[in-house]
Amino acid sequence: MSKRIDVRDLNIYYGDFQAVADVNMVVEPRSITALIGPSGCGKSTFLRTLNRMHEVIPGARVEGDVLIDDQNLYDPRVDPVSVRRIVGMVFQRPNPFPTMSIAENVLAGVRLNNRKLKASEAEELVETSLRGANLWNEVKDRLARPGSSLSGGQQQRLCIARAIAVKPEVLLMDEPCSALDPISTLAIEDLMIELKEKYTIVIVTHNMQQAARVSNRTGFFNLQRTGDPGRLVEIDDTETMFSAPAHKETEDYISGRFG
Ligand SMILES: Nc1ncnc2c1ncn2[C@@H]1O[C@H](COP(=O)(O)OP(=O)(O)OP(=O)(O)O)[C@@H](O)[C@H]1O
Repeated sequence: MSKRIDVRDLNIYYGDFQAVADVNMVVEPRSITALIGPSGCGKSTFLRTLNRMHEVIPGARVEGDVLIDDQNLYDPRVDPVSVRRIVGMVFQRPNPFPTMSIAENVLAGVRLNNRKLKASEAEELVETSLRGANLWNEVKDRLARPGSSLSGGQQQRLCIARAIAVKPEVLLMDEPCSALDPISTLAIEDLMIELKEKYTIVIVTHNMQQAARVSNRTGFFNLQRTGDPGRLVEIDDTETMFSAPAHKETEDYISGRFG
């Protein structure tokens, strides 16, 4: 199920403003890659190009290629909606549909893709997705309650269940724990480590301990000065990045000297 991502010479724009320049990166299947760097260096912008969410903003565009197992997402024949089915996304703030039941929240992405489900299929998918998101035991007796009745950490796991119900190959997570308390954060981190057995995961995080705890590889983005595009300074095994980065600016950032 898991796929390799190969980013080639990617340049990303908002109208005339170039937000990110010249990114080349390979993300291996069944691994977690963390993207770190100071605010405004383009981590979230870059992440959104991996499922063609960037271009939903008027004037936003991308040059370069993103290959997922050799299929270029930016080939004009590729339908962006089908890309978003293969490459799921979880956002910073848990965003379940508040009035929709827990079960219907899990099915929301599948229904958006116009898949008709028999009642028994739907029930099974709700259970496997909630189990996959480590939430089943906490909600199995209240599946008809609204999504908003859950705690923040549970809501985020519900959003992960909704993302995996669509059976994606890749999961993108944009600061998935930044709105959560430390206990919920650890629950999501444990979940990420389980999910990487099946999916290719890319996360943006401001939390360097989190990057060190969960990721196999870490990419450091930086920008020289405001108004310049962000660039990928280096990407390497997380252990190497945190113990012996190749670039001084990476070391300065990791050791808390700026950002
Ligand atoms: N919708 C938008 N329209 C125009 N410019 C944007 C838009 N979204 C982001 N930008 C700009 O693109 C650059 C990169 O922003 P982005 O949010 O990707 O950075 P980031 O590294 O994720 O920051 P943070 O860590 O603060 O979330 C910034 O200069 C930002 O102002």
